[in-house]
Amino acid sequence: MDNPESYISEPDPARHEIALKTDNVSVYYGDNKALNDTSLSFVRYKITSLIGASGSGKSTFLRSLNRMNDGIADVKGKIMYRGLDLNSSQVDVYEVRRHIGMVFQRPNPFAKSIYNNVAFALTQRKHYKKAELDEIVESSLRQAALWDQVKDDLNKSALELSGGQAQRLVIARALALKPDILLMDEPTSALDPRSTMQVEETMLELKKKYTIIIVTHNMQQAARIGDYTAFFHLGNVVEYDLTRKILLDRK
Ligand SMILES: Nc1ncnc2c1ncn2[C@@H]1O[C@H](COP(=O)(O)OP(=O)(O)OP(=O)(O)O)[C@@H](O)[C@H]1O
Repeated sequence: MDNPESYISEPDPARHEIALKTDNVSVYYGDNKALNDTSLSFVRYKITSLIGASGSGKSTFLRSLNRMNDGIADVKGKIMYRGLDLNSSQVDVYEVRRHIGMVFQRPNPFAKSIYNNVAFALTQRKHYKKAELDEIVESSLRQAALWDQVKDDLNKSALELSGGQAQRLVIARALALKPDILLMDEPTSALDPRSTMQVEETMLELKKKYTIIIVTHNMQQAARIGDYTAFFHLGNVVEYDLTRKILLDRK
């Protein structure tokens, strides 16, 4: 896997706070090197889109950022977050995933009530008073733009929600852990256009408080919502800069 000529713009740390930075991250599935020495800086409170052809390594890279490749692939290099290398074996993986949440392609609500979907991960590690949980469930659902639609049905099964609602529930579930960064792997590709727009609007609201990194196949989506875009090709990042420079050819 040769590293073709690449154009990687390094965001200026004097002007932008860097939320997460990878340093020569390579990923191997057995002998197959799926990602080659990827170094990218993600700017805080921005949406960065990862685009490129199928098999170019976008999801492999995204999953490495919060250790979702543990036990599946061998990840080399550093993933720097608040001065800590998240790729180190000493790091508590649960804590990594609490700070860096993940939303997948297919909405995957648990077969539980809407309320318990959001509260579940919280209650696994710590005891919360009912009032505290109620508050977190409400604020998470509000941020995911779902509260008004479900506030009278919190005990209803989450499996009865529409695709777009279920995806926003999964976003609320991730937000309940009070993450800093949200990773999204094609979060709208299983949704109809209307639900896609709702999730995109939610993402644009969320970036006021969270840093978002999204894998998308949809160039229009990257152009609509991505502040920055990284273009993957055969396991290499070949372009990375402001979206308007990469996709819209504007200065
Ligand atoms: N679990 C796995 N085991 C072995 N190889 C894998 C695994 N997941 C991905 N790969 C390989 O790694 C390479 C990159 O795949 P990856 O899914 O990261 O690409 P992608 O750009 O996200 O593609 P897509 O857009 O189709 O999801 C491919 O060659 C793929 O076959």
